[in-house]
Amino acid sequence: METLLDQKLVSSWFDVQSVPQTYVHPPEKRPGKLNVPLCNNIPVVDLGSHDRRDTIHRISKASEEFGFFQVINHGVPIKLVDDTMSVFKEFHALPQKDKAIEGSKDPSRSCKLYTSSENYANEEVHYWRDVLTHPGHPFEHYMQFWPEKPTRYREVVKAYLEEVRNLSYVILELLAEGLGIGTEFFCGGLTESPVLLSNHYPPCPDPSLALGLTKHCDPTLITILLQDADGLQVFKDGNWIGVEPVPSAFVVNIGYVLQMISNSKFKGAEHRVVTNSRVARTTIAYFIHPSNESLIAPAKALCNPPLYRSMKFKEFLRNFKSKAANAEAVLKVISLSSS
Ligand SMILES: O=C(O)CCC(=O)C(=O)O
Ligand SMILES: [Fe+2]
Repeated sequence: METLLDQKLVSSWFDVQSVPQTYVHPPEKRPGKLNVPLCNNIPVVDLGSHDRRDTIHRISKASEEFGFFQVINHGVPIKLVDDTMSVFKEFHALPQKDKAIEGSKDPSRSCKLYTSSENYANEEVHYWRDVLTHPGHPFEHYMQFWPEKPTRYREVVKAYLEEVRNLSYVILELLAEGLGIGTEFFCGGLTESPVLLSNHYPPCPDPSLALGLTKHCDPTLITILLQDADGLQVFKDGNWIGVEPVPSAFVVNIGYVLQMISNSKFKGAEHRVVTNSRVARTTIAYFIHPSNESLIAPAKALCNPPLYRSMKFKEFLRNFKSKAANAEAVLKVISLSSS
């Protein structure tokens, strides 16, 4: 008989003496040595600065060199940021049965709770994380399926999603200006279907063997992430570097979709998540996704020559999922040179 979700959740059984075999990654994929330096090279950009040209320069340079940057003075009220993190921590700390009920209200399963990856049944090794996900827009359609425990979930998460959506337009406008493609570029279907994902990584008895999430690049334009502890690492010039938690900052990373639109001027950065044995880690990711029917292609002004095929977002996503996030395989499908 299939094990029930509430028993599979890592948060149901993480307090074990050793990592179960099904969570031990092969040596070449394990984190191994854990003293990866926390990197303060990843730029922290002050969005409150009045020097817009300088802000655009910093964000563009970070997107070219790292595919990652952090933003402070971003305009999302700090109390709301803290409340939202508390709400998700409370959610992940609910009794397992409650979580399973709260995370399964949507018959179409676009709002859902799962563990490891969406491919749990077929993956070779599991990941040390539980995930709650649901669309971030439009509220009228999806809010009825969001959790009602903790009781303030809907109120707080709705306010958070509204603020982060506004922030996403501020950041995308700066990125568009940096690319020279006009500030309205990202206003339509390209940003129509954002998704929220709250990852929860309980403490792990041996973080050198397990992974919260394997090396991947996001299937997004950009991802805006709130993290409460370290664990996120970026692959840069053949080495892993840790993204330092900066209080109340958002971590922003470039995904494949913006890599395609920018014709490789901006790079989708590969990253992974390691666990730790001391504390649980909770993150809230806001994935900026185009609508399914949106055409994604290099912006005309940047095509000299185009490096990527044009395709509907749903076609891209299907390919991304079927390649299990393997970067080489994904790039082969989206690149023009290999078609
Ligand atoms: O939890 C994190 O730090 C990052 C999560 C992530 O990379 C993802 O959900 O794609
Ligand atoms: Fe990611």
